[in-house]
Amino acid sequence: MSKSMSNNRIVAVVPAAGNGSRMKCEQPKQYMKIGELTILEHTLNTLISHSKISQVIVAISPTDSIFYTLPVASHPKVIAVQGGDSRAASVLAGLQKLQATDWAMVHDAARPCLSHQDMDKLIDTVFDKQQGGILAVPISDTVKLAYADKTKTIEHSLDRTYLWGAATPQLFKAEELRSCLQKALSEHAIITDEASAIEYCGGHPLLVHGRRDNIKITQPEDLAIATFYLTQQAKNKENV
Ligand SMILES: Nc1ccn([C@@H]2O[C@H](COP(=O)(O)OP(=O)(O)OP(=O)(O)O)[C@@H](O)[C@H]2O)c(=O)n1
Ligand SMILES: C[C@](O)(CO)[C@H](O)COP(=O)(O)O
Repeated sequence: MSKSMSNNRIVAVVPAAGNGSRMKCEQPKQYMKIGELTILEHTLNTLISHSKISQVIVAISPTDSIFYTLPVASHPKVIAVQGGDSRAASVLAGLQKLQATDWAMVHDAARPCLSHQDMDKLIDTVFDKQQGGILAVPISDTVKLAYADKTKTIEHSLDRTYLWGAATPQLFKAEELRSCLQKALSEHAIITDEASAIEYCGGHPLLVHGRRDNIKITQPEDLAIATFYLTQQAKNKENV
């Protein structure tokens, strides 16, 4: 199919059904506040306000009592679905709402510092090459491989030249992603991001160099860093 004939409708899928156990707080971490808004609202607002995103599908937990109290839940672009018992299952639940020819842009609820600049870079690269891809950052630390015996000793250091840390969004043809996720889950493969599912089926997604401020809020100390980045981003927007 020529590029002009292909469907370029992009739907965002946001897994937001986790417990945030590593954050060690009372409510799921996506409902912790940064300023006036919850982490999930920061994330959804960035996706909703991007002109190329036609819909945002949010996978929420069956026990979630907060989502529908948020103003963003009634935004015309937003649809909620019931998430699953793993991130991959939640993404798969969201993908059921997409048309086969859509592009699915999967983005963690827990990454509220995403910028339109990074979204544009991912979309432009993937559409230009007509090949799925992910935002990622080259690893900057020295990387050690530990022995598998839990003694916490180093076997050797890895050459980091070709090592990248995967981030989100990750952008794939909806049907390809759906079938790879389904296969990987049914065969109990370890799938921690969408690219892993595509790789499991033999694909080689593109790596798109993203910004380092697009962090995933995972541990308690990440909240202060995300607060700083969001404050800086708001100041930069004011100065434009
Ligand atoms: N069953 C699950 C598990 C996770 N997620 C989502 O996947 C994203 C990335 O996962 P992670 O940061 O690991 O979140 P949690 O699973 O909530 O955290 P933890 O592993 O610390 O419990 C989060 O936005 C989370 O809400 C999901 O939709 N469904
Ligand atoms: C998808 C992801 O954010 C890429 O870094 C990550 O794999 C999610 O990891 P987790 O195992 O759900 O914390």
